[in-house]
Amino acid sequence: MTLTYQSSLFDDLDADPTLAALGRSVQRIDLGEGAWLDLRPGWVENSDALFERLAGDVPWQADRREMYDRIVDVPRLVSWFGPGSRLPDSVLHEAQNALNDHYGRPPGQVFETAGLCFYRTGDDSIAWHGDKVGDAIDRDTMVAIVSVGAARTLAVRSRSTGEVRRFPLGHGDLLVMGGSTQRTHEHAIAKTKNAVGPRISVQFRPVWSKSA
Ligand SMILES: O=C(O)CCC(=O)C(=O)O
Ligand SMILES: [Fe+2]
Repeated sequence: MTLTYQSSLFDDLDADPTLAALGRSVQRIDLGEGAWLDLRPGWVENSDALFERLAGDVPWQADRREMYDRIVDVPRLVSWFGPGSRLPDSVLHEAQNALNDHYGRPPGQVFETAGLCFYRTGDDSIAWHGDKVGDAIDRDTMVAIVSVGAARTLAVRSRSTGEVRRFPLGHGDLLVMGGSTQRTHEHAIAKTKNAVGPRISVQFRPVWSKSA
């Protein structure tokens, strides 16, 4: 894959990525209707190295989806790691553990899987959706997103009022969607005509069994 990535001035590609603290540095945003977001900018330090490793080492897949009467390319590359999988970088295991420690492993909301998305250019995107596993999601849950590479904006829209709020996600930032967010709101990463470099996001999710 030939993608040029403008690394930040301060990161050292030979330095291992590390995690800063969570704790009080996490900012809670109340979206109403039982939905909330937590933001922790700059959680992953030396995230240039993480970007480079994920870009090179992850078995990226180009998915195709049926849409109306056509089969279309999904506008991003993806990769998914189920419970107990070895993740493509040890800092991702540390991140999953740190998130579980921070949130205290509430029943049914223990982070166990990692989904990865690769947005190659501003043409790559994800349309409005609420995350769903299985048939339905009818209770509160959390989805934690770690973003590396170019900054892209995650938009969050209330299903009832249509109100949209936008959260720019930069290199090494953490955003956690919690409470009712997947039911009462949708989220999306819009395409952009701005010249943006590639971005990789890692989404940590619980396993949503119906009985949990
Ligand atoms: O890339 C992101 O930050 C969001 C990805 C997402 O919403 C998803 O994969 O469900
Ligand atoms: Fe999502």
